[in-house]
Amino acid sequence: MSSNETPRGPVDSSRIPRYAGPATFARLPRLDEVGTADVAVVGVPFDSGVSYRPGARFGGNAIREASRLLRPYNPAQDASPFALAQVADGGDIAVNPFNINEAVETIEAAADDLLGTGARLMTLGGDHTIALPLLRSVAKKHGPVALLHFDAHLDTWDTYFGAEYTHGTPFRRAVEEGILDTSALSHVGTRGPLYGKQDLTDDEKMGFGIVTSADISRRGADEVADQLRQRIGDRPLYISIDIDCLDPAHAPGTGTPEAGGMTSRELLEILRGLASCNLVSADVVEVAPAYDHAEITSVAASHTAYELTTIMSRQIAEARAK
Ligand SMILES: N=C(N)NCCCC(=O)O
Ligand SMILES: [Zn+2]
Ligand SMILES: [Zn+2]
Repeated sequence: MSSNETPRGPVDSSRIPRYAGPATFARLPRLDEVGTADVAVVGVPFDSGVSYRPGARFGGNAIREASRLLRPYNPAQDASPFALAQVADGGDIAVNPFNINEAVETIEAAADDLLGTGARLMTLGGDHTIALPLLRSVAKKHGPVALLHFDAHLDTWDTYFGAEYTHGTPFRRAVEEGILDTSALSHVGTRGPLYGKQDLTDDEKMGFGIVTSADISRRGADEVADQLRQRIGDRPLYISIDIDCLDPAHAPGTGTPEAGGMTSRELLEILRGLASCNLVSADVVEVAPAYDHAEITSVAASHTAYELTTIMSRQIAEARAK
């Protein structure tokens, strides 16, 4: 059962300064303080699946720190997300950094527990490897899900150094496992050099459509969101956001940056255009604070997670009102 209690909401910033006290996401209560939540924000400090710069294991806490400045009313979606639903910070899923297979199992089991309480998940990564166990868990509950994947990269490659579970391979594994609804899969923000043209052929065969970062600048966020919304329809939707979908100017703090990306404004606008979709869970991954400057990346990631939690909270409130 989801929480039926009045949402606790964030600490009041007019009484306790934002920079005081421990950093939960948006200064929300901890999950153990409220019992159950409609939306559980959880960190997954795991980056043993990266192919280049490490450091995303520190991403979740950097996003929490940057989220101190979020305010309770979201004018872009005309909603107070933390009053509409109980949103709480479930802390981190503690995973083994030395054993990727074990880490993937631990994440899936922890996600099963949280989804089993009736909560939707807003996960803060971590590298992109973590999307696979999260999708497995979501698919157990909802069946194969539609996927919107915001990323510079395809992440549908096969293996790296023979390893199946890496941050470049989660979505190929997910397609192989039949946990994605292959009639509604899209990459958004794709760009940059590939290993070969075959990467695109393979990706298309798996069922993915691609909206490149250049498409977004040519067509605009609204048109792109309309097109994605039509493709998704009312299917259960999982949104996975690799922060490197943003241009390195908007997200320098990440492990595999690629020039020519979308702006943070475009990302937020596309998400707002998806507000009517049935968003069952989401992740924001690949924030590597050691390469960040002035919290540019973690602020962008915190606002991204804020839009996603707003979408979920509004849907929870609407479903309750019916
Ligand atoms: N998922 C992220 N961020 N990057 C994947 C890049 C894989 C590669 O090195 O080719
Ligand atoms: Zn990426
Ligand atoms: Zn990725």
